[in-house]
Amino acid sequence: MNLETTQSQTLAKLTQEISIILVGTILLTLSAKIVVPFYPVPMSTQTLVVLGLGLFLGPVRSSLVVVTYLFEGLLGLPVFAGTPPALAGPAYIAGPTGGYLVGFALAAAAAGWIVQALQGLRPAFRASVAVFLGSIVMYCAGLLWLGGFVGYGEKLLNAGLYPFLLGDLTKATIAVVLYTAYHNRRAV
Ligand SMILES: O=C(O)CCCC[C@@H]1SC[C@@H]2NC(=O)N[C@@H]21
Repeated sequence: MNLETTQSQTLAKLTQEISIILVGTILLTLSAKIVVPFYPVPMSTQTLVVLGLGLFLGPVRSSLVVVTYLFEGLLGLPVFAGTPPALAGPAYIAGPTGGYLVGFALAAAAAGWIVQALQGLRPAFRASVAVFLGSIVMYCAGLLWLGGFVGYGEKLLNAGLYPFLLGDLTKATIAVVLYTAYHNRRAV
């Protein structure tokens, strides 16, 4: 293999990786726009995409997608659930939902790592454990930060956890079903 072939293969691989990351951020942005504007924490479909990214892309690529997404928001692009009406930028990320946003990166990484670490077990089982633990990681980050705004205790759970449990369970189940269907199809 000559130098030119190696260089063009590296370039093709890099282009593919960048495309995957950009498509991931577009999906995440779209999922932020399917939103019910609760205050201070909106209901959205972001967790479906975050967990799906973790399952399908693994820990490194999925967390890179989320970090790129956060960077887009930091630059002022309206990629978040509350933008508009709020303005994206550092102040938005430092706001009430900032913990969930950072938690998205941790959840994607955790779900991706767990689903890979359980390789060899049934896809449905691996994915279920991964989305469950990934969601816990995301909620820990989200609630810890949100508590700084609404206070800790019952008020925090009413604002940041209880209204979302059923919806997030449904979204996590969809991510598991998609992952399982994909793997079962590949196994045929
Ligand atoms: O401002 C953002 O873009 C992030 C919104 C975070 C919403 C959280 S994620 C977990 C929980 N489930 C939801 O549907 N909404 C909250």
